[in-house]
Amino acid sequence: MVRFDQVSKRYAGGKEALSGVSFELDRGELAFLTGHSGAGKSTLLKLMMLMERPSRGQVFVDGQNLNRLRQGQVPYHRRKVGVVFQNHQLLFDRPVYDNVALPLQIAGYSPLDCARRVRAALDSVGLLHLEQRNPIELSGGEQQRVGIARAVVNKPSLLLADEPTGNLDPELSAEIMNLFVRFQQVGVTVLIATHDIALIERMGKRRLILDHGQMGGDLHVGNAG
Ligand SMILES: Nc1ncnc2c1ncn2[C@@H]1O[C@H](COP(=O)(O)OP(=O)(O)OP(=O)(O)O)[C@@H](O)[C@H]1O
Repeated sequence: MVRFDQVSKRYAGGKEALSGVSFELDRGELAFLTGHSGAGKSTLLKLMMLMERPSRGQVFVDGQNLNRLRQGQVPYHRRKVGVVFQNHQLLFDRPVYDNVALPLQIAGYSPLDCARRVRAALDSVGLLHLEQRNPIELSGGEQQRVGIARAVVNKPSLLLADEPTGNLDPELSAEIMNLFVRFQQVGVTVLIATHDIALIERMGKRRLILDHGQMGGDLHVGNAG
């Protein structure tokens, strides 16, 4: 589903954020991405969603070499990739429903299709009953679940998360991680960047480790897929 082939990324005027990174993620696999601050985790995720381009090497998502995508194809690629951020990036001046519907409205779905998909996404994160509430009235964990509903509303085949539990206590963090596992169980490929080593160890999933821009290890923890 995802393949990095000798990928390097140097930002303009900066040092190399990624150096010769190669790895693969199978379809329907869930893996964690860890590493010290500045190791290159966010950069690696940004390359997959085409927020950045590699300086060298190739990134494949769903068989597509992203270097070969024309600018006009970028929106179609982005629909295949759901993204969850630590700070939710929700719009606080409109209800939960509208926040989740936003990607569909941009993609031009009819209001009826939109309603069906938004409710399915909210149901999948257990928030159907809060659709008319404003995100500002919700707890941190609920806000993060709204962010996840928005990320999956387009039914992406790849779900990326950058520190999705950064502000949450251990119990809520575990709940959020279990949601990601549920998406994996229905065939979504999931990659989660996190500092939360204790949580990763409890989850027993594959762990990709970045160290100063290099993929320093690839551990399969426990026996869960
Ligand atoms: N837009 C940019 N321009 C220049 N340098 C950048 C840019 N984005 C990231 N960097 C640099 O690239 C390196 C990797 O950054 P990145 O954000 O990918 O690391 P990270 O592992 O996600 O860190 P953190 O855990 O702190 O979020 C760092 O040295 C960072 O300063």
